[in-house]
Amino acid sequence: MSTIKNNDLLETFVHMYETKVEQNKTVLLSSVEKISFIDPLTFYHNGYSLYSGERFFWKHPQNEVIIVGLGNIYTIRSEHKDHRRYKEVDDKWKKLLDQAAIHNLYSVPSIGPLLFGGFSFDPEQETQVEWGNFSPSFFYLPEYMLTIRGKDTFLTMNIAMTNEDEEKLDVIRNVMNRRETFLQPSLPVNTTNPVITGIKEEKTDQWKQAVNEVVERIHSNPKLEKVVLARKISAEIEEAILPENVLQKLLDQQQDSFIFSFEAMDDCFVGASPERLVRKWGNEILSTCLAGSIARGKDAEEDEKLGQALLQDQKNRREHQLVVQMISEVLHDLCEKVYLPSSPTLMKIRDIQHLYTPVIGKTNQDLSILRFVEKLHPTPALGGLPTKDALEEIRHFEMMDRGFYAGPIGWIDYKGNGEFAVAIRSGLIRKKSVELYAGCGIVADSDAESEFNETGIKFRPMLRAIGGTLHE
Ligand SMILES: C=C(O[C@H]1C=CC=C(C(=O)O)[C@@H]1O)C(=O)O
Ligand SMILES: [Mg+2]
Repeated sequence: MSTIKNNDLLETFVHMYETKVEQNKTVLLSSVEKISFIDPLTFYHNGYSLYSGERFFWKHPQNEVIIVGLGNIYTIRSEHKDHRRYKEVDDKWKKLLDQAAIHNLYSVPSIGPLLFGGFSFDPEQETQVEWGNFSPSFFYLPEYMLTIRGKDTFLTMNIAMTNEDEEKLDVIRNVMNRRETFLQPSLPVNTTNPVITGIKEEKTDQWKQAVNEVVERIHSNPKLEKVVLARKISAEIEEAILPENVLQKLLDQQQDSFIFSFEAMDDCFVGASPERLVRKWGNEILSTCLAGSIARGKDAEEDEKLGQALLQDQKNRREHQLVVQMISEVLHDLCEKVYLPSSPTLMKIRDIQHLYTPVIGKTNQDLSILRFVEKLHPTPALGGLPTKDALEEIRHFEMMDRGFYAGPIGWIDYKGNGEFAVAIRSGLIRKKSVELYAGCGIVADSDAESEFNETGIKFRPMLRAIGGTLHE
C-alpha cells in the first residue's frame, strides 16, 4: 500500500535521527508517504483502542482537506492568560521544528508535522469543571496523521525521541509496524442513536432577562455597540457516546461546515462550524465575516423570501457590519493588500442562513497564522464591540465558562500554512453527558424572544447529531 518500502523508511528515520540528535534534546522525526485512499472516519475509528482521548478530526467545508490525527506525541500549552499565549504556542512550535528532521517529497499544505488544537474563548475566565481536561491553550502533534487532499491520500508518521531512549531502532520499528493497524478497512462505525435521558437548561428566563439588560446597556453606553451572549444546554445520555458516531452524523448532515473533533482524555470537543476565522496558505490570507441570521424556509419560495428579508434587515446588517469593520481593520494592519466586497451575500446551511462577507489579504510570508488568530479573536461575531467591554459584559451576564466554544480551533503545518475555524455549533462530549453551546449577537434593537429562538436554531445541528431535539 505504501510507496516507501519499510527498509528504506527505517533507514531514512535512522539517518534523520543521526543528523539531528543532540544531548538530551527531543528530536522530532517525521516522514510522509502517499498511500491508497482510506475512509477518514475508519482511520479515526481504527485509532480508538490505542488512542482514544488523543484523536482529532478536521474536514474543510468543500472537502478541500480532511485531516485525522491519532496519538499525542508532543503537547504544546501556554499558561498565559492574555495575548502572549499565541506567541508562546508559536515559539514552542518553532523550537520543536528546529529539532525536526522531515522526509517529505510533496509540496502540499497540511502534511508532515502539524499541530492541531485551539484556544479557549476567554483565557481570563476561570476554568469550570467540565473543561478541566482542556488547557486554555492546547495543541498536540499526532503520532499518525491521515491527510486527504482531492484524489491524494497521505500518511504522516511522527516520532519524538530523546537521546535517553535506549532502543532507538525498536522505537522507530514499533511506530512503523503499528501503522498498518490504522489502515485496515475496519468494521463500520456503530451509528445507533444514543438514548438521551434528559435535556436541561438552567435559567432560561434569566438568559432572556440578560439580553434585555445588555440591550439597555448598549443604549446607555454610547461606546458599547454589540455583545454576543451564549446559552448552554446539557444532555444526559444513557451510555457513553463515541465521538465517531457524532462525527458520522455531522459528516452526513452538515456538509457545508468545518467538521472537527478534538479529544482530551475522556472528553471530546466536537462541532460543525460554518465560520472560518482565518486561513493562511503561503502568503494568502482568507478570513470570513459571518453574523446576522434567519431561519430556512419550508420551501424554495419561502427560503428566498427569508433570505431577501435578512439581506435588507437593518438590525442584522448592523450585527454583520460590526464584524466586517473589525476583521477588515485587522487585515489592513497585517496585510499589504486587502480585498473586501462592498456588501454581504447569503450563506445557507441546513438549519439557518447567515450574512456572509469574505475578506482576502496578501501578507508577508513570515507572519505566523497565530499572529492573525491573536488579532482576530474574538471577532464581534462571538465577542462584541468594543472587544474589551463586550468581554466584560459576557463575563458578567453569561455566568458560565465557554471553554473552547467560540474559540479558534484548527491546525498549523511545519511550513506555516494553517486554518482556524471559530468553534461554534459545537459541544463537549463527556462520557454520559454532552454540553452544547449557542450564542447570538445582541445589538441596540435586539429582542430577547427572537434571540432566544435564533439560538434555538443554532443548537439543532449538534442536537440532531447526538440524536436529540429541543422542545421550545
Ligand atoms: C455565536 C454564534 O453564531 C454567530 C455566528 C453567526 C451568526 C451569529 C448571529 O447572527 O448572531 C453569531 O454572531 C453561535 O452559533 O453560537
Ligand atoms: Mg444574530
